[in-house]
Amino acid sequence: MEKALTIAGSDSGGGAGIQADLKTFQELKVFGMSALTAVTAQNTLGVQGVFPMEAEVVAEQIQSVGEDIGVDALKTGMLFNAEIIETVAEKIKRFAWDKVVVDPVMIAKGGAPLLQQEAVSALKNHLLPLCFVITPNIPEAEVLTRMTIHSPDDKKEAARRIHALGAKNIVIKGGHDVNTNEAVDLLFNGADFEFFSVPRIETKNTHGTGCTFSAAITAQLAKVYLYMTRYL
Ligand SMILES: Nc1ncnc2c1ncn2[C@@H]1O[C@H](COP(=O)(O)OP(=O)(O)OP(=O)(O)O)[C@@H](O)[C@H]1O
Ligand SMILES: Cc1ncc(COP(=O)(O)O)c(N)n1
Repeated sequence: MEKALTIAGSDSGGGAGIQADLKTFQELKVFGMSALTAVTAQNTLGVQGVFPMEAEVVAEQIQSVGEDIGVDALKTGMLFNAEIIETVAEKIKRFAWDKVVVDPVMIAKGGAPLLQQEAVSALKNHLLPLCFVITPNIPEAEVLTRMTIHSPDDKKEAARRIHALGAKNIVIKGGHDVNTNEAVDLLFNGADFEFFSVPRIETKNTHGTGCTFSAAITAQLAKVYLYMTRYL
């Protein structure tokens, strides 16, 4: 069975974070493992508390899993601060993992910060160059590129800028684009653009959609051979 690791925060409500990732791994039939970066107290009303782990605690979890069980693909979610980001980047390099999915979680849907503002440059400098796929939502893509995104052309320009930061494949997710009756994601692999659209589901229950999405990509990446991923 292929093995997938999530390096992310715990959501006590079970809709996002580590919990969403492990459920998704299970659904897609890969063996799920986790390295916890933070414990959050959350429910359907919002985030009541954020308790980050020491970077050393994150490092040890990754080390234990990496040196014994093995990792076919991994994703990162909530990383909270620059020290944790740098620790995660070091471990990815140390184990030479290449099927790396970065979900650049910044702010919870309810508005609570899940990444310190000063950690954005650490994310750009240390993690983006190591990732095979990055999956920002529109506000996250705006922060990473320092531009505003209103149109499909803006999404393309943002994807080009994120590619220039070192990410190999970029998916800008359309969940936040509430002015359209479709949810439109854009994939850019450095050469070609592809839009994926589905009719927008009218619901407020979208907590954890991005976590689930990036976990699904990670699970599927865990199952493919590297020579295939090179040409994706
Ligand atoms: N209402 C919706 N109907 C259909 N698809 C949706 C809807 N909302 C989001 N999606 C899809 O779900 C995936 C996740 O996108 P989204 O933009 O919601 O991520 P996100 O904001 O990072 O999520 P979160 O922060 O809640 O984890 C994308 O493929 C997006 O197109
Ligand atoms: C631990 C953790 N990770 C990620 C999210 C983002 O999900 P959302 O934007 O739906 O709140 C979250 N709320 N909590």
